[in-house]
Amino acid sequence: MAEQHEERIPTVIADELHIVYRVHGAKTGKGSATAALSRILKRGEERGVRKVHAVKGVSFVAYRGEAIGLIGSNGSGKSTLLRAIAGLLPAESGRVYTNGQPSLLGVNAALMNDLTGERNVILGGLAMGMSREQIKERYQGIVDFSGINEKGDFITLPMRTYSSGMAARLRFSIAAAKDHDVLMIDEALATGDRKFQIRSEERIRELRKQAGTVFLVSHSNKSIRDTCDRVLWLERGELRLDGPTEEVLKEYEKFTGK
Ligand SMILES: Nc1ncnc2c1ncn2[C@@H]1O[C@H](COP(=O)(O)OP(=O)(O)OP(=O)(O)O)[C@@H](O)[C@H]1O
Repeated sequence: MAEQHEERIPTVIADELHIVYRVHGAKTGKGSATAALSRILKRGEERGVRKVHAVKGVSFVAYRGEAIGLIGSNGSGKSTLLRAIAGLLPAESGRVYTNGQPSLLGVNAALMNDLTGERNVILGGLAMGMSREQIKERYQGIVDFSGINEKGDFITLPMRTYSSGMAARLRFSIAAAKDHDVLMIDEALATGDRKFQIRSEERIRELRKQAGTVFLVSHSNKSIRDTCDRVLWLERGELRLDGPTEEVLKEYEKFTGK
């Protein structure tokens, strides 16, 4: 094969991936003790187990340096696909191969509500595999990036006193402080205010330059346009389109009537 450009390095390969959730007790409905008992007695017959086929035969290859948007209607399988790439959900059939450690924003940095923002920055950093030294070096940067302290000394208060937007900003800031092989962001940008969104979009562009791959799930076509050069469009668990952002969004906007 003649090589014209620099070599493209695959980071994530999904090969005919199927993900099925099993919901136990979905048919028996009632929450009474007798209903629970009868469920236990019926166990093994797979009675009352409903299957939700959330991802259906999805295949794609993601490369280093790409920022890939995941779009689609509610319940189309975007979050499920990300969780499967992160290794949090088993495949029913097919496979996901990853080169490097995928980090799903908000899961790897498992933050604790009763601890202060300060403690969470340290724990979140450790959970992502940063050393204490690295965390110390980057601590102020993380706090500044999150903007948590812009309206007072909130970083020394427990996380439960934060608004959902503030908590999401802190999670993003912790996750973004590390260079990732594969960083997956689920709707994170939608929660912050516009100023924070612009900052995070900038950071996503930087992360891409550092040769990682970024996946972004968003219902904001603007965020997708501003950050991604490629888009996967899922609908009812199937991959409808995979291509350059503008091409896919044009079709998606026709579909949604926007
Ligand atoms: N824990 C679960 N157990 C059973 N079914 C689930 C579970 N999580 C999601 N599903 C189902 O899987 C399908 C895909 O859901 P998913 O959350 O991946 O969609 P999504 O595209 O991320 O949606 P949204 O845009 O609303 O966030 C839906 O039908 C949903 O009901």
